[in-house]
Amino acid sequence: MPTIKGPDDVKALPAAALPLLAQEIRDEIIEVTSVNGGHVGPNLGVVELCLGLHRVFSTPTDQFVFDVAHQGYVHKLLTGRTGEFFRGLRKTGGASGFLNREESEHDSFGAGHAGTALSAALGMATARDLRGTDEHVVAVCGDAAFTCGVTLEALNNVVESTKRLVVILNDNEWSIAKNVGAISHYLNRLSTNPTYNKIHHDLERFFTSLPGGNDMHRVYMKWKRETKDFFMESSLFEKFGLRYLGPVDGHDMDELVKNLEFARDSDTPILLHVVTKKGKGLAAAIRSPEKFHGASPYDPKTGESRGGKGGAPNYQDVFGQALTRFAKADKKIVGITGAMPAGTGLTHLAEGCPGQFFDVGIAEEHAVLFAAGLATKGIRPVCAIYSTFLQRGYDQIIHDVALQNLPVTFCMDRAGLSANDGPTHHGLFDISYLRCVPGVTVMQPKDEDELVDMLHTSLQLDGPGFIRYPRGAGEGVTIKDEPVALQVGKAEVLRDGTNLIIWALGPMVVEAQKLADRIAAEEGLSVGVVNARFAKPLDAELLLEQAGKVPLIVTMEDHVVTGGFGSAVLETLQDADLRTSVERIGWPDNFVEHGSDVATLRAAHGLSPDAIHQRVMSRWRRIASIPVEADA
Ligand SMILES: Cc1ncc(C[n+]2csc(CCOP(=O)(O)OP(=O)(O)O)c2C)c(N)n1
Ligand SMILES: CC(=O)[C@@H](O)[C@H](O)COP(=O)(O)O
Ligand SMILES: [Mg+2]
Repeated sequence: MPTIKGPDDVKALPAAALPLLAQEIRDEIIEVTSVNGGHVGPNLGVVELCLGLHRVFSTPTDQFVFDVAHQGYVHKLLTGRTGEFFRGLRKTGGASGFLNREESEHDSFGAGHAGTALSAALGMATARDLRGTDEHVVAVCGDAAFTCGVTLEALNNVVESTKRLVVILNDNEWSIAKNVGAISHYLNRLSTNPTYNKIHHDLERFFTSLPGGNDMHRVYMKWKRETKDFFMESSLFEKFGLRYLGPVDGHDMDELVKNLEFARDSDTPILLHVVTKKGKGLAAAIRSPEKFHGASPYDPKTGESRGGKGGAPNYQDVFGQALTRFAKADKKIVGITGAMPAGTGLTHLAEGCPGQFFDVGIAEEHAVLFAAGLATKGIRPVCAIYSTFLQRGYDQIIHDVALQNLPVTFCMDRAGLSANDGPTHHGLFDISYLRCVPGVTVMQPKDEDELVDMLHTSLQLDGPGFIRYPRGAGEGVTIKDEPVALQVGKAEVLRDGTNLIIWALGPMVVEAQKLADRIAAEEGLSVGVVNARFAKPLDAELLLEQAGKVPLIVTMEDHVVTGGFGSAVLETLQDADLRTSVERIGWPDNFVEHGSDVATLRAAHGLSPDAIHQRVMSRWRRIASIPVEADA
């Protein structure tokens, strides 16, 4: 990797040196992601684009806003984040996998969720206009970002908010899977219609080359606006009032720089349509864009994943296979994803029951509403949306699903930590944001067999059901041939105890049993363990019965403690005037950074097995020293 200290070095390079730099950047990205994993395909596709951006614009004065920002590695390398920091990509202490305002002054806006760039960039451009400064603001949006409603909301607002905004449409025809929907088909037509672009482009350049430069350009644009329908259909973006430029080959440095300079100097909002190849420079990534969108560590020569095969099945696959089995038996069952068929496991349904599979694009709000509409007609929709991305559909959950008590099942994968992706992707808030919604059922299985039971149970509910489960492998238990319908609101007593009882949710049940064993062995205490199963409705009857017999209840959840499962326990005891002490084990009230793995992050936040043991015993000693008040 050449010694690029910052964007000025990029500008100082002769144009002839750029192809070599592009290759060195690709080599570095491949080397680091082959070991750390990461968004290798998206980043290999934007090497020339980012070089062009840094040749034409000057961050941090000029500002780039990347949509999702998963394709920000090149920008990081060109803004001084190289060496060990970059080689620690997505690991504890290393560079984040997304842009982050705290990581660099060249990162003007953080992201991780799709569809935010255009709105944020428009806000920044408008702020510039209000303050009377003249820096450039550039939004870099992928083609799938335009399947996001919020992007279209921003597009609608551009021309009424600012005179100067550069929008780069990085069109590689891919979301994580193949991009979907009418906009995707439209962009495909647009990027493959050379005639429109050639005539339009040449005429515009001809007028602009005449004496009087920009004035002549305005003449051309006025003429074009008045005659546009006669000569050529204006693009969707021009209908929204932006100038449209392109499509441009996103790997041709000269072409890119010329068009970026043209866009930079435009005195009206302009969209530059850039066509790129996702994964360019890595044969395996070009062959398998979906797999290399967000890759686990891999052999760059073969593309084979480095991670060992075998072990317990991933929750996403257990879910996908079970749903497919249920859907084959009941045609009313359908699965819905927001552009993440593989990550949610819905590829199993797409293959097994294609007519019952829907990928609505990066449009979680629509996915939830779409499911609500389906449910009013007797369909049993299952929305498979990561916990963090379901935050996008929160109003639809309350206003459209719960208020009408519609039987929609939500399968929230990545509930808990997405260690390498970090705070934008950790699923740590769903119990809090759902518990306050009347009439919903919120549950978490202790293992993959119980996940199937919960999916089966939710599909029998008369109202909304939410099932949360973590990223990655289950516990390696046997999955029953036939699922059982669980009694809603009923917990499972795994072991009795007379000194303290641990109520655990999901994968914390295994941790709870280990903790109980350790306390029994080291402290001689009698520790019970309950698999809570339901965060709502809580098994209040069992809880109150147990709390009346022991001085301490410990709750364990892979979720923030604020408003989480432990809070539900506290509220239940308080409402019954019970003074049983509660120690709530869960994530503290702050955002959790990205890290190498779950155990490292848990240790960094006081959630290692030792730390939990100490916390519980400290509470036990405090309450055990309190003289038991004689009953009043
Ligand atoms: C709200 C939201 N939903 C889903 C995702 C998962 N996701 C991350 S990147 C991506 C596809 C982005 O496609 P595009 O914008 O075309 O960029 P590309 O990866 O092709 O460069 C998706 C669906 C997300 N980050 N945010
Ligand atoms: C950028 C983005 O949001 C997705 O690519 C996400 O990183 C996928 O996460 P998983 O790897 O957990 O499916
Ligand atoms: Mg794309």
